[in-house]
Amino acid sequence: MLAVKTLDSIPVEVSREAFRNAMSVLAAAVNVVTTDGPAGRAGFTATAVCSVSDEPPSLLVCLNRSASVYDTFCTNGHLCVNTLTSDQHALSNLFGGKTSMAERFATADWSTEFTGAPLLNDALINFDCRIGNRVSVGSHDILICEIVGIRQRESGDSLIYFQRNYCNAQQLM
Ligand SMILES: NC(=O)c1ccc[n+]([C@@H]2O[C@H](COP(=O)([O-])OP(=O)(O)OC[C@H]3O[C@@H](n4cnc5c(N)ncnc54)[C@H](O)[C@@H]3O)[C@@H](O)[C@H]2O)c1
Ligand SMILES: Cc1cc2c(cc1C)N(C[C@H](O)[C@H](O)[C@H](O)COP(=O)(O)O)c1[nH]c(=O)[nH]c(=O)c1N2
Repeated sequence: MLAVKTLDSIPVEVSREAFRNAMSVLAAAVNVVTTDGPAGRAGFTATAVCSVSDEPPSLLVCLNRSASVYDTFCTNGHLCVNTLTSDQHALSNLFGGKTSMAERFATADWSTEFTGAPLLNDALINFDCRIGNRVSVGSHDILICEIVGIRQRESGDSLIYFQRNYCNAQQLM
């Protein structure tokens, strides 16, 4: 008789190091995710962003619950995903490091559209979103967001994070 191995019988042996090394080769666009509202202004760098559905237009953002910005995003209830251009790696480092919120926002120009979340004026794309559902998985919350406005530049190359370094999309081709 054929033995069927269920998932439950497979020992989980994936170390954090193996996981991160594997994830480091998934090339990803770099985004600065921002919010503003009753809980104040905040922003962080995120590569864990992806398309969910075109009806309703939605995307997801994975946010570590231990990030200093976590409560601010949950209370404000909306956010903007600002996808960076290939020359904006300094902004990625600012929003990804342990810098104050004032420092993070000081070096770029911002505007607002529908939700009040800050739109980065020089971004490749701005996705203005309402946060719908939040799903907790391990250390992160998956923020499932309904897109209420899109502003997109006509041209420009996107900043890519690959093997723990920045490059641009043209270099990958
Ligand atoms: N999804 C995330 O939360 C995420 C993604 C990228 C980088 N970072 C953070 O940025 C810093 C530098 O990262 P790095 O790429 O130079 O090296 P790294 O070895 O920490 O990460 C390698 C890859 O693993 C994934 N990753 C890292 N931390 C994660 C986490 N806590 N949860 C889920 N996936 C994670 C990402 O895809 C990342 O590119 C670290 O502090 C890292 O935690 C976090
Ligand atoms: C390239 C890159 C990509 C990501 C990150 C960092 C960097 C450099 N960080 C980490 C996140 O930006 C960082 O934890 C916060 O900005 C730190 O905030 P506090 O210091 O807690 O305010 C991050 N965090 C997260 O919750 N989800 C994500 O997708 C990513 N992606």
